[in-house]
Amino acid sequence: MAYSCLLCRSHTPNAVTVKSSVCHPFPSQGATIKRNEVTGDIVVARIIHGGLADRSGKAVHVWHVPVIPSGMDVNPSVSPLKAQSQGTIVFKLIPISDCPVSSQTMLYVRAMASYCPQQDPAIPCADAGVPFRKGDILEVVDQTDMLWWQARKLSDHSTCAGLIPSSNLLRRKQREFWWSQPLQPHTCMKSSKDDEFNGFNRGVYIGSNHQPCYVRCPASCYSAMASPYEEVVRYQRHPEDRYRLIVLMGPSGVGVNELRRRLIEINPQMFQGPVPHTTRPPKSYEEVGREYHFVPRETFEQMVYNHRGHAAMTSLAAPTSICLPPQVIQGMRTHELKPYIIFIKPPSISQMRQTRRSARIVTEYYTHRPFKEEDLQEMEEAARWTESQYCQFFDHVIVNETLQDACVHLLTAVRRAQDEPQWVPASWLRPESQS
Ligand SMILES: Nc1ncnc2c1ncn2[C@@H]1O[C@H](COP(=O)(O)OP(=O)(O)OP(=O)(O)O)[C@@H](O)[C@H]1O
Repeated sequence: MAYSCLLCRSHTPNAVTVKSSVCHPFPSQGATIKRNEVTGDIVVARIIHGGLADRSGKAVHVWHVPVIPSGMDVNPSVSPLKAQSQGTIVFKLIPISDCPVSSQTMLYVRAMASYCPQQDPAIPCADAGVPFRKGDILEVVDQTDMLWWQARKLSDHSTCAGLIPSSNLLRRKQREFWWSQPLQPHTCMKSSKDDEFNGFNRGVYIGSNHQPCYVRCPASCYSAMASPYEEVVRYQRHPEDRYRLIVLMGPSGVGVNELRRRLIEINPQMFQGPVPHTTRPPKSYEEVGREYHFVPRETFEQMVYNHRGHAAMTSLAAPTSICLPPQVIQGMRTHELKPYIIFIKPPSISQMRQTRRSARIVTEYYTHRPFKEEDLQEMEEAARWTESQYCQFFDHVIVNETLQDACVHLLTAVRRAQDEPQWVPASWLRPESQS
């Protein structure tokens, strides 16, 4: 039998047969199908990049979609596949010699939101979807469809792409999801003193003096909706740039100062740490300009958003490590600063009970007292919250279980930041495109 192409109507006697069931639109064979709303005919909607069809047929134009109810062969030209068809579908995949040259430009993006195709009833084929989490780097290989792009996760090393919602579609989904959420109290970063930066210098503080805020919280959830994908490019520190700014952040008490101190101690030539700025009030034993520069919140925000933060941090010539509250991270991610952000994460509570036995926490009231159970719980909760809100901005995560291991990991991460290429926002290398 000769087969005709649905799109170009050319005929060929040679074809590869691929079988699939009607209710599963062939993601493994590398295509999805769709129904024509008027005629009810089912046609191939797209060829998945890197899938079987793409690799063996190279052929958007050569798919043939006859339906074979219960093993019977049917002439496709007289029996188009209908939405109510049942049984087995046979695809005729016809190799073509003239492979169309793709005019698509490759786009790399960092996901600013998570997506699960299995939980999305609107996706054309959940099995062909690519699940991703905040922070994943995606290679977008096809944006021709307004709603569904094709992409692959770089970490998967798989050749086959899959479906992801386009930027506009994902933004729309997020907005719909946001509006459908009930106003419920949840633990958020809103303190009763209306000072989100109080109580931590770069980590979060969730304490009993915090009022509940609501799931529909413009500061956190809604900001993520602005652009669900951030375009990224590979960046390698220029040899003329002597230093790369390393930002350490983590919940209060996790060991950021300790690690920073040790890093500088190990190699004072390479690492310098400016006295960081904080918006919290000084503790009883702290001296202005020794542990921190204590500045009002407005000044702090002004410094960061007007890039005066840059001036303040670089005044010590080697802005190797600074400590910041998580909310400031977004404002810091600029072409001028190009920060490499390392999140210092506490280990499990049981591991902290072991490792922090002789450690001393510094609080507002006691200079050095042993860690209490609630300190550990607060730290774990704060870390979980920070990760859920900001993990897309972390270049690296270090679990601080033992100080020795954490130090080794930190050294390795810092060297990597200095010497190896990383994915950074494209706007950092195209500053003129910044708004
Ligand atoms: N892995 C670890 N094992 C044992 N003790 C640790 C570890 N990491 C940190 N510590 C100890 O925990 C205490 C708190 O650490 P550190 O002062 O560095 O916290 P921090 O994150 O800077 O918080 P803050 O800014 O509130 O002081 C210190 O006594 C430190 O020596």
